[in-house]
Amino acid sequence: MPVSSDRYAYLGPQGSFAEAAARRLPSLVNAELEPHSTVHAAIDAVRSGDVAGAVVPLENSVEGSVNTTLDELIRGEPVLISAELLLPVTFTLMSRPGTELAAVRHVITHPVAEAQCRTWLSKNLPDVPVSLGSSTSAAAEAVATQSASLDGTPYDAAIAAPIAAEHYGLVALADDIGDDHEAMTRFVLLTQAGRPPRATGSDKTSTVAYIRDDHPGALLEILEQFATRGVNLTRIESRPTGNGMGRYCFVVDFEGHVNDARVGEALMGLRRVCAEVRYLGSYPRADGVRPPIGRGMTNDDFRHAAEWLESLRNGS
Ligand SMILES: O=C(O)C(=O)Cc1ccccc1
Repeated sequence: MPVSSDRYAYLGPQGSFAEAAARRLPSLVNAELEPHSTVHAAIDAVRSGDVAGAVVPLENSVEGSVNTTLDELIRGEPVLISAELLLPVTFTLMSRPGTELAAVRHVITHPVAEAQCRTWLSKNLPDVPVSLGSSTSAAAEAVATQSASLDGTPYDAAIAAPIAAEHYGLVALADDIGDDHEAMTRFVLLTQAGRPPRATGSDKTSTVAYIRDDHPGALLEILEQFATRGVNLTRIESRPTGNGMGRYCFVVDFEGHVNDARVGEALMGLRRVCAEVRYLGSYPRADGVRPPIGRGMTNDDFRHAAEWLESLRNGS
């Protein structure tokens, strides 16, 4: 489907960390942003061409991958990672005006926030149930509207971004309650599958690799493709394929752009040894790091080697 708009989706409602990430992405400064209630809905709006892109959380420095997003990338209709952004995240416990901490009976938040506030929760609200919602701002909204949980008790506090309190007329009961005060979340901008943004010299590429016929050394074969071309991995993670017990694929992120010769060679090697490889995109690195390129691994080195081979074949 062709893209027919300059609107971008984010995991909403308003006041989510995803909205903060979208507002910080340089390529979205003049874009119209629209909230979607789930990661799936935001990404589907990209697939159908309703929006030009979607900003969703992918990875957290404490909790690891956001599996709902990762599984969309692995199993859903293909989309492309076009940009990434690292957002520092701080969590606030918030409630309706007049509610004291001692009166909190039911907390609601997003699973990533719950995982990062466990120490504070176990110390300060040890017996209080924590329900999980689709986003931190949806949790704040549920508290503001006095929504009831499945057991009928209303949610009376949410863990969300400080800005969510302003949006939903809530007040902070405790600030900065995360276990790690330096926690970061990696957000990605997803666009329709197609040509990746141009190489900048500080890029990353993401792929999903499926082993061909389970056998000893299958993972080593995958890793070799990168090692022998001097391509440094930034993340590798296994996820179930969704097709039977014990069947896993590998999500592999690495330094470089698909247009870099060493990355192209590594991708071709990967394609030869794997049953299937899904290309998830090449995009500028959020940390701006320009990694050194190993000896014999520059674009010129690969070009000279190809010219040399051609001369052997031509007998010139
Ligand atoms: O729920 C949100 O606001 C999100 O954007 C997802 C999330 C939740 C917790 C930490 C980082 C991102």
